[in-house]
Amino acid sequence: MRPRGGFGPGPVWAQRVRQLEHRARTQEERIIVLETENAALHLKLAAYQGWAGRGVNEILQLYSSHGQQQKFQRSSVVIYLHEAMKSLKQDVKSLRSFALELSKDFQRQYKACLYQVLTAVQGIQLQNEAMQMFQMKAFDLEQSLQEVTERYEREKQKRRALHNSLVELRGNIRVHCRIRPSLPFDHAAGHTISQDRHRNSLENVAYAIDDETVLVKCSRPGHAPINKTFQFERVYSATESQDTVFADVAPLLTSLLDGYNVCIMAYGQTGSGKTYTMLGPQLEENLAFVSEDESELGIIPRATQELFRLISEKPPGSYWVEVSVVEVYNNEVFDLLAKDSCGKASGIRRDVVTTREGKSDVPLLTYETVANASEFLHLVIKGLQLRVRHPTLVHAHSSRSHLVVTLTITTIVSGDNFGTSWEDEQINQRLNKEVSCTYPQKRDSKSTSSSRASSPTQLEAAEKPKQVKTRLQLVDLAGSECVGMSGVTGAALRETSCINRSLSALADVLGAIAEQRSHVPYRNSKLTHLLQDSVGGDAKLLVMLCISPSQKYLTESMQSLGFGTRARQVQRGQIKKRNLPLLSKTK
Ligand SMILES: Nc1ncnc2c1ncn2[C@@H]1O[C@H](COP(=O)(O)OP(=O)(O)OP(=O)(O)O)[C@@H](O)[C@H]1O
Repeated sequence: MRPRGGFGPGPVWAQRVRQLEHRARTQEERIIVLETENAALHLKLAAYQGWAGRGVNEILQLYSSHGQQQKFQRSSVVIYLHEAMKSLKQDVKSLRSFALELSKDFQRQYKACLYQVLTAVQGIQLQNEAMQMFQMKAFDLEQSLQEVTERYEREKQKRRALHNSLVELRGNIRVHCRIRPSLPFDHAAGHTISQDRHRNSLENVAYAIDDETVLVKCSRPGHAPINKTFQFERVYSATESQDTVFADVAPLLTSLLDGYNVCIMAYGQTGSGKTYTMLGPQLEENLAFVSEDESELGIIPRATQELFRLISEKPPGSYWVEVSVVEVYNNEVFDLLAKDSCGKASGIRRDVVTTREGKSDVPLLTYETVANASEFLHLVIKGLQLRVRHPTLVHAHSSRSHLVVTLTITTIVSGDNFGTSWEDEQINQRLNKEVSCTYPQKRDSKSTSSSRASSPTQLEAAEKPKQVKTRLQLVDLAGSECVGMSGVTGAALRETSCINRSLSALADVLGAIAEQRSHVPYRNSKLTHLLQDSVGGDAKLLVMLCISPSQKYLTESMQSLGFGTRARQVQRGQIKKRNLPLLSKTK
């Protein structure tokens, strides 16, 4: 194209045209590119539209199926709910009627209970009132029971004191009876009895029914039933301790220092507890009786302790104590404190003689002076180690001899204080003749009765101090027994028959005294000869009967109880007292 006007086509125009043509081509190329891109975008759009259409379809489909599903579910839940509602309504209805019933029932029961509670409350009130009345009555009764018990105890004490005085006036022998507990060795069957008899034999047949009565009750096939009571001054049950037993013995020790001779003698069958009662439990190893446990100690160690305690309350040097230990074995008397030529304790045989005054004496018997209870115990243990023991069928440490421990208490009495009765004169004469008159601090600790007899007499002048002797004899007799029960043979059989003979001699002596016969057969056995002065009336005599409770020992127990009963009946006349000054520390 050419420009309008007077100007021909010049190079500028051509340039310009070329530029415009170039721009037009560039624009065209650009349009083509854009058109291509547009076409591609159209294609993409179409593809997206296709996808979107399909998506919408799917959504529509899903939507419609979801709608259908919801419709379906809604209709089944509704039915289910409807059904549930119906049953719930039913349940509620029945619950309501049940609750109604319950509440009616509750009300009925409540009323009944209320009624019962009211009646019970009334009853309790009545009972409370009655109880208060009973309590008042019980209190009154308790008080009067206490008063009665106290009166009973006072009366019993009075009765006992009167009885003791009567016993003393008549010179009766006091008899206490101790029933020991059942012990393991009671259960060991002897070879002579069947199992059945063994079982029966373990039953207890002896009981303490009160503190003065023993009951023996037993019925055995083939034997007449036994139901017998025995009365003694004191009866100890199996549970009563060594303390209790000694408490009743202790007053005799005061009597001893008041001038009476005293003899305490344990009697009973083998294994019935004589040694336990007199000495205490024995130790297996050395057969000594000393127990670690003081509460287990028997009468002998306790009596010595008490005696030295009483002496300690007197002026120093006014009393001294000598001890002798003797055993009677196979009807022979052995001095258990004697020493042989080598100075070894060996148990030397001694004789028993009757003095011109009619008293029994053991010449050459060893007396040791003791200053306290432990020196005494030391000597007694030494003596006991020589004492004869053997196992029997009843128990392992049966004492086969009678043991007599004698404590002689010498009191220094000034001439003024000394008694002037004929009795006392007799005693003085005897004492002056027999007794060594050296004072305790000058005395040898050991002497014999013969050496005492030959000692220089310092009491010739009437005004010089004199000596009065009292004697405490403590006797642990060997066990009375049936030969069959002890199961012994040979030499042991001789021992047993010697024991039985000496014990029956003792019973004969008691029988003769009880019957006041002119002749009392003291000399029939060494035991009775030795104990003549104690048994025959010169001493306060306490027999401690020891009893095993079981049926196995029935015969022996009945025999011992019979012995005790006879001993109680013996009347020897009033026991003589040596006149002693009333010594006290304040004097
Ligand atoms: N009261 C008691 N309490 C506990 N044990 C006891 C009692 N009495 C006795 N015993 C025991 O019974 C056994 C036999 O007692 P003990 O040796 O005293 O009898 P015994 O009568 O002296 O016999 P024996 O005459 O054969 O020497 C011992 O082991 C002893 O410890």
